[in-house]
Amino acid sequence: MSTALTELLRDWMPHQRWFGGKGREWADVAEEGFLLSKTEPVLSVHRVRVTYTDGAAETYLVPLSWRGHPEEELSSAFIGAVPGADRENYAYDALRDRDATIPWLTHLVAASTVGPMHFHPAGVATIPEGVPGDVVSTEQSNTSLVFGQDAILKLFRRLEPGLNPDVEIHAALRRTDNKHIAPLLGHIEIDDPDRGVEPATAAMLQTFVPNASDGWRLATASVRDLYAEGDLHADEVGGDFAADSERLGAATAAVHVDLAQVLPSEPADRDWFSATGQAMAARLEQALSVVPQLEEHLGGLRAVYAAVADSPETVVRQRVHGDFHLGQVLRTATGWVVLDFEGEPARPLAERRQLDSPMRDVAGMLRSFDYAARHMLVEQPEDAQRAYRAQEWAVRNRGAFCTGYAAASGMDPCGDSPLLRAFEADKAVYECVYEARNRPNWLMIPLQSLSRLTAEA
Ligand SMILES: Nc1ncnc2c1ncn2[C@@H]1O[C@H](COP(=O)(O)OP(=O)(O)O)[C@@H](O)[C@H]1O
Ligand SMILES: O=P(O)(O)O[C@H]1O[C@H](CO)[C@@H](O[C@H]2O[C@H](CO)[C@@H](O)[C@H](O)[C@H]2O)[C@H](O)[C@H]1O
Repeated sequence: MSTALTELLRDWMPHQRWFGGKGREWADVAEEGFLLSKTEPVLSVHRVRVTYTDGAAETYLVPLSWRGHPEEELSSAFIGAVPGADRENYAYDALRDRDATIPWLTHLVAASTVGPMHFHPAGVATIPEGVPGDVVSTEQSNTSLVFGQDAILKLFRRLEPGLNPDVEIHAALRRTDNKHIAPLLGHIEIDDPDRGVEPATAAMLQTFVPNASDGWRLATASVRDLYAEGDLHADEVGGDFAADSERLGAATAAVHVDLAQVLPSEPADRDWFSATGQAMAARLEQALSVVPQLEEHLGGLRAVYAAVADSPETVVRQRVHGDFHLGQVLRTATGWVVLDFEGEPARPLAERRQLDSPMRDVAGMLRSFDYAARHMLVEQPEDAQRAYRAQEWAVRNRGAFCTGYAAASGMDPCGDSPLLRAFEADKAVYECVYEARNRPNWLMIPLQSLSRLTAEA
């Protein structure tokens, strides 16, 4: 293990968007690496284990490219220099070094095993070879590379033993003719150094959806149009989003229906309702230590969660998306495509693979409408007129989404349901933690929603 390298990673990783341990103090860091390509630029892949002062530990996947000389045009990807036997070695973020991105698909085409890494092509379509990949600018919890207009490779940054739900669900949906997903082209696994533990999923390759816009971009453009027209209502301005929201509701229902068919599903019993409310209450307690502002909502939130136990509806438990929001859907000329079935990145993998209510996804998208409507108020928190308009936009698109969902599934998800309200509140608590760690000036969005969600209870 190179101490110089771990010191570099200690400085660099906390500033990366994909790093989930922001705000936590590091007690220790250890790394283990192997070579994926030996020709310049050398490509190495590292499993970096970060232990925090509270005793918890996380393992991250960090690919590095190495150059014998500093490369001016790669300066934004430069991580640092590590002394070698007879010269300095210059380390770069390998996913931002185009020449170093080629081996990923070469190994997938060859179905190689390199050290602990296993490459599994899905065998259903041609994987492009010999082309470099460009990193997707809307980088979130993971890092994705687009290869031409054909394929997109997502590197899962936080490694956990077991098949990632993104791969599992995309593979299962291939058995349907669902039109709302991008087909799986392959995946990559990495063995765990501990014997007897399942390999972790390191990456997923899927078909790239060209000429598409993500839902967040489209929805926020619509909100901007509304703000620009002080006197007109959401249904009167040019960029009304309601028809898209309705189609998105229908696409969401179609995905849920197919998931229930190809993966396990069962009716939820009363114990599930109680356990779900209790799990939400437990998550709230944990969130308090990160977001002390949640204190003022404690009473209201506990009441919302307690009401889940007596929620009257019938619920089917099945596999769901788990982290559904406008940034996870792409609109093409023909309809919506749903991405990223990984679940909430902060939850343990076993939890993300559990059967759940599809209402969790509905709540996620409703929260996202709220975000889209209000994100510009972050800059103008006192603008009462815009706040009113934001609420109007959110209500309109929420209604349209539920209309589309009901038409496609036969079940209106948005009646007055204690379960739905609790899912929305639980998501807002998750968002508070996410924002406190990643975008503190956005924290006001979920906090203000909590005032509304608990007041309505
Ligand atoms: N199959 C695809 N086709 C086109 N763009 C995609 C595809 N998959 C992902 N993207 C783009 O990459 C972004 C990040 O992908 P996502 O799977 O949501 O990763 P993360 O887990 O980091 O959130 C998406 O918001 C979208 O813009
Ligand atoms: O990286 P992921 O796509 O897995 O999602 C994480 O990041 C999202 C932010 O980019 C975060 O979503 C939150 O912000 C969105 C607007 O940027 C908003 O539409 C969502 O409703 C809100 O939850 C997501 O929670 C987080 O897991």
